[in-house]
Amino acid sequence: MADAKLKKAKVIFVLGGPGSGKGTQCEKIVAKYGFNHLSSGDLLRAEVESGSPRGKELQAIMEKGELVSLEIVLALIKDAMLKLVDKSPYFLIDGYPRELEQGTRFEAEVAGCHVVLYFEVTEEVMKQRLLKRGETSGRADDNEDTILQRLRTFTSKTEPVIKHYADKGKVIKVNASGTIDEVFGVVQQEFAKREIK
Ligand SMILES: Nc1nc2c(ncn2[C@@H]2O[C@H](COP(=O)(O)OP(=O)(O)OP(=O)(O)O)[C@@H](O)[C@H]2O)c(=O)[nH]1
Ligand SMILES: Nc1ccn([C@@H]2O[C@H](COP(=O)(O)OP(=O)(O)O)[C@@H](O)[C@H]2O)c(=O)n1
Ligand SMILES: [Mg+2]
Repeated sequence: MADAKLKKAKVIFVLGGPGSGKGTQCEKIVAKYGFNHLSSGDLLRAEVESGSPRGKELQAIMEKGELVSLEIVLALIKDAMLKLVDKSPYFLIDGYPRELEQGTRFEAEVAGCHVVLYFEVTEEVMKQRLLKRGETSGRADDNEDTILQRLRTFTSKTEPVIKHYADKGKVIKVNASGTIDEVFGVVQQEFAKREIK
């Protein structure tokens, strides 16, 4: 059930393929605007780190580049949102929804979607960025095989989500192939147009 405390939440879903720069841009947005930032991937990795039996299951799915069950991610995000809602009404929900049902369930049980911030970049660029990140990230999924599977999962499951929200006029599409500061410049212009501040 939707929680009354989350009624005032303004939710920005941050989407883009693996390595498109969601996490990087979210950090810049947080620094300038003070919004709350929740990365569904980070929440899942924290659960894996905890070493719980559930964490072990999650790890296996993430190493295959597949999607973990909707119930788990949704519960993690909702709990985290309840703890933050007094800080700022704006929430950057990074890496979620990854499939249509994640979006509809979130909107029914947590809060409505204000806009979707979509970082668009070619697969080749995403792959190169992730291989580079993999040299130091320690992320089990930053290897060539898993990257290819993550790209496939993005195309088959997440692109339809972007189309769904685009049809509702809710998508801010940003070309994410430039430098970090160029991309952030565009984000700021787009936020200004929509009075997101
Ligand atoms: N050139 C360039 N590199 C970027 C940009 N944004 C991110 N990167 C690099 O690309 C890599 C991936 O960026 P992340 O922010 O981790 O991407 P993400 O979309 O959160 O990726 P996942 O967590 O795998 O979903 C990092 O090594 C960044 O340094 C950008 O705008 N331009
Ligand atoms: N909403 C989500 C977010 C992440 N995940 C899992 O967590 C992994 C890492 O997510 P992430 O957002 O950090 O990274 P990318 O897959 O976007 O590169 C994904 O490949 C999925 O296995 C998921 O199943 N559902
Ligand atoms: Mg990320």
